[in-house]
Amino acid sequence: MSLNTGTPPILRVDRLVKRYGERVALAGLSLQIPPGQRVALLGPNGAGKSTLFQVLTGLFAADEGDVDVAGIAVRRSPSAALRHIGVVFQQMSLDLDLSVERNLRFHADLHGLPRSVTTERIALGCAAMGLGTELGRTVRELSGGNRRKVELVRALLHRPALVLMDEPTVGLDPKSRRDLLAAIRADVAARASSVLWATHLVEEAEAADRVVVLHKGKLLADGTPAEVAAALGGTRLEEAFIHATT
Ligand SMILES: Nc1ncnc2c1ncn2[C@@H]1O[C@H](COP(=O)(O)OP(=O)(O)OP(=O)(O)O)[C@@H](O)[C@H]1O
Repeated sequence: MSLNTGTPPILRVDRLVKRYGERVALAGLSLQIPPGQRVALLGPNGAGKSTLFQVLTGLFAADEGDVDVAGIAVRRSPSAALRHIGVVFQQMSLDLDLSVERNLRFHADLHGLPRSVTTERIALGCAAMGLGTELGRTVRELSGGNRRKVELVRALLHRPALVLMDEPTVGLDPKSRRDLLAAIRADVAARASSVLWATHLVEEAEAADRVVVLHKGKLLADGTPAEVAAALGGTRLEEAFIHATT
């Protein structure tokens, strides 16, 4: 594949298996992501995207296989590996009754960031997302779009090597969706962070550096959007994806 940069991967997923009873959600999945790559994880409902995120973030243990983040084995040293991950979950996970700033400071404290660094990063991150005037408001008072933006500022606050986002643009209007994607693009350009981002939306996947298609817990295709469309037997990614997964 043309995207192999030859640098050590930030994320290495090796033959991952996760079962729920008889149901196999991840069926021996392997995947590597080098620094500085924005990877869309495209899959239909039930493909295993959320399960993969839950294993990557240590919420569930895999039945088989291994995950390394920045060279650290999640199975052996989960908290050390997690320090290198920033997450935007599918469900909102901010404290509704705390202010935006308190939510962000709480996260910074968990990561042991010095106060002055935290203050600067919160100011920069919130300004970049158009949240500069929202710092003192409780999350409950914010629109859904602004809550998502706060979650992204939080995910980036400790400058993680790997950013995981589980359908982060669901429910966002086009402008908020564009802002969120632009903020991620800027972070990757500035720090060579790596992003793995689950989506159902083919148009979003088309804007990624690389698309991995997950179907029934396995990788169906992996490459640039054009390579993946061709591998799935089409010229347009959307048609090829629908054809291959239904
Ligand atoms: N807690 C659970 N118990 C039993 N089966 C589960 C559980 N969570 C997920 N599954 C099953 O595992 C498979 C993968 O589900 P998962 O939620 O990871 O897919 P997904 O790609 O995130 O789907 P969606 O796009 O609908 O969120 C599905 O068959 C699902 O029914």
